Amino acid sequence: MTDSIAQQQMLYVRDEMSDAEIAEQADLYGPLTDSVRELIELALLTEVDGPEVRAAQEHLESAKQILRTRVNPGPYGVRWGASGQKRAWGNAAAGLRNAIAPPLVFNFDADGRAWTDFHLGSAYEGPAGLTHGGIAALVLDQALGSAAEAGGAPGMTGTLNLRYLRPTPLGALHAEARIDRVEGIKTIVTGQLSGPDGVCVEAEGIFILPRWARGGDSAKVSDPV
Ligand SMILES: CCCCCCCCCCCCCCCC(=O)SCCNC(=O)CCNC(=O)[C@H](O)C(C)(C)COP(=O)(O)OP(=O)(O)OC[C@H]1O[C@@H](n2cnc3c(N)ncnc32)[C@H](O)[C@@H]1OP(=O)(O)O
Repeated sequence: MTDSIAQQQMLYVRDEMSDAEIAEQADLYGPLTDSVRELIELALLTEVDGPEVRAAQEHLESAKQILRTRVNPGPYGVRWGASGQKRAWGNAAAGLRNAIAPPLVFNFDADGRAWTDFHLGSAYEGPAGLTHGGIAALVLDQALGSAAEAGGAPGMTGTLNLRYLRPTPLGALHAEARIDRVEGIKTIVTGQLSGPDGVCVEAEGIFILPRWARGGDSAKVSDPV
């Protein structure tokens, strides 16, 4: 096993955090993340004048100084509490503590289906007024990967094929995915990203349980929620 794979495995952690402690942390950090997300949008769109910009920046410097007094060296990794509740809070698409995540909040069913209704603001713009194609890929990768996991056949994205059918607007969007079939360690998943006028992007992905998570070592890290 290479060092980088060993390091990656160490970021899948079982800790003994209770559901109540997890809820407390979510109540504490969730609103902080929401504020930072709103700040990203405001930094992009504000039209206040120089003195106000500089004053706001000074406040931000103070906030950063408070937060950096105790910092996890990162990345956040994936953690499971005592009851098996999963926290992928650093996830770039869905992480509760990640302000660059839209965030996506998924519904699941155990047959391997995942779906989410969410909102993309101005920070996700690609072509003028439209969602960036890479962000559409991010959303679909997460939706398809989540469906594979919900169906008990998780994996890393091996292949992701996308077909952009029509421009994806910003604003209210819907993504959904379902397992098409499972072939041993490979899970084939299909999905769609839709806006108010219908399907914008179709996706098909192959999700592969990596070598290190098969067999002996997998019991430590691979139980999906
Ligand atoms: C704890 C459990 C961890 C699992 C994780 C769970 C995550 C649950 C999160 C939920 C939601 C996340 C959703 C976002 C998910 C990402 O963003 S993942 C990040 C992006 N993906 C990556 O970085 C993957 C990088 N690539 C790799 O790590 C490795 O190449 C792979 C894909 C794991 C495969 O490597 P491997 O395990 O050594 O595969 P190998 O044994 O050589 O081949 C196995 C089979 O797969 C086929 N195959 C290999 N590579 C590919 C490929 N790229 N395309 C198609 N087929 C392939 C082989 O042909 C072979 O087929 P058969 O001969 O058996 O028919």
